[in-house]
Amino acid sequence: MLLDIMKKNKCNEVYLIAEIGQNHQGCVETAKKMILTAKKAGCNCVKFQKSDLKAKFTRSALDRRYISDHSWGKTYGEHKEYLEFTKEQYRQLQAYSNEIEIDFTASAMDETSLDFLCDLKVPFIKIGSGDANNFPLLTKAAKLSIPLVISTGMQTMSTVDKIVEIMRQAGNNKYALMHCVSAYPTPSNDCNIRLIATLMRRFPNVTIGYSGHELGVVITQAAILTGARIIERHFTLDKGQKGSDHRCSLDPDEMQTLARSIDEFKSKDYLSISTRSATEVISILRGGHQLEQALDESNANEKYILDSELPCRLKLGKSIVASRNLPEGHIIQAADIAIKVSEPPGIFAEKFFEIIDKQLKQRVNEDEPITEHALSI
Ligand SMILES: CC(=O)N[C@H](C=O)[C@@H](O)[C@H](O)[C@H](O)COP(=O)(O)O
Ligand SMILES: C=C(OP(=O)(O)O)C(=O)O
Repeated sequence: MLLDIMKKNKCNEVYLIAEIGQNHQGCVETAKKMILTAKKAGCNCVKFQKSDLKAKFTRSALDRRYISDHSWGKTYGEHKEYLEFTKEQYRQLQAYSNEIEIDFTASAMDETSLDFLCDLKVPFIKIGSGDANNFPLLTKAAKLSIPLVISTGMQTMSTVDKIVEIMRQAGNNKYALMHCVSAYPTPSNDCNIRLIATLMRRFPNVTIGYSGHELGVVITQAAILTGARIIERHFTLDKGQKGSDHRCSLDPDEMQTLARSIDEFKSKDYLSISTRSATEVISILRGGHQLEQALDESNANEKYILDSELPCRLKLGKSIVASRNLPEGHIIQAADIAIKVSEPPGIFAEKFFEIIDKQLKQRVNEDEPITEHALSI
């Protein structure tokens, strides 16, 4: 189904992804229970998040203290280690998903994890918003034969244009772009659902989807009626649990409501039309202030980083770091730099190719951020 949607062979189908993410609390048995519950709720796919912590984070980012009601460790690294499943555990979860016949995949949070997911032969690989500006990762992923679902949260339209250019240069049309706002939860007035129609017009040959972090299902239903044909929502067994994502997740009843609404839209032939106006969508979904805020047209033609996305961009946005010790005066080459979550951040990842051939006016040690200050003018 997913490939048919990506190739636009089917416009009246919606592929529903339950983003288990890290809502499994680091427990494989809980993860299996969530997989079965997502299947029963009517989801097409369950998705996890695969990280190789040293490939994704600098030492400084792993060592930063993580004081939060949602932390499983004194440092961010301890927290992430607690939540990270092993490759063997991934193989167990994939086998279980295959056994109960629901698609299984994950986000590749770094190049090491991309290679691992490739080896697992998952039906598609997710590129999360945090890596939408990670052009080396996208360039590598674009050359794979595995379809990609690429989220665009906490990014600008120029970065989205660059993603599409990378995929075009790779001759890859087996991908989808997901409208997304990286705020947990996303306020209704920041959802900007009409941007889905803008993306559809800007990239007519690309399947557009929606990865939502708002509360409830009605805004996601509006995204579907506006044209989104791949939907991702975080999934939880209990919203009250410890963990950053539970509050903006859908519980089993909500996920079932969303899945059933997709069936209802299909039965009423609502999906044979590729997109609908905000007025039509509000009428079909019987209005409401939350919906009207989410469908407001005022910011529908441009995509920029929202204030509500800044906490996530600071915590999980990727920037440029030295991949080895670089002396003062060094002329930067691609092999000298890497893209990671760094604390403090360096130059944001989307500038990766722009700083090549620039000269360092100060030494930068391996795994340290490369800042504007370190570059000669
Ligand atoms: C941008 C991105 O990757 N966001 C992910 C997907 O939406 C989230 O699941 C984060 O991994 C999660 O919110 C991190 O929470 P903490 O910092 O408590 O581990
Ligand atoms: C961050 C992720 O997704 P999104 O950007 O769609 O929230 C992810 O899939 O890991």
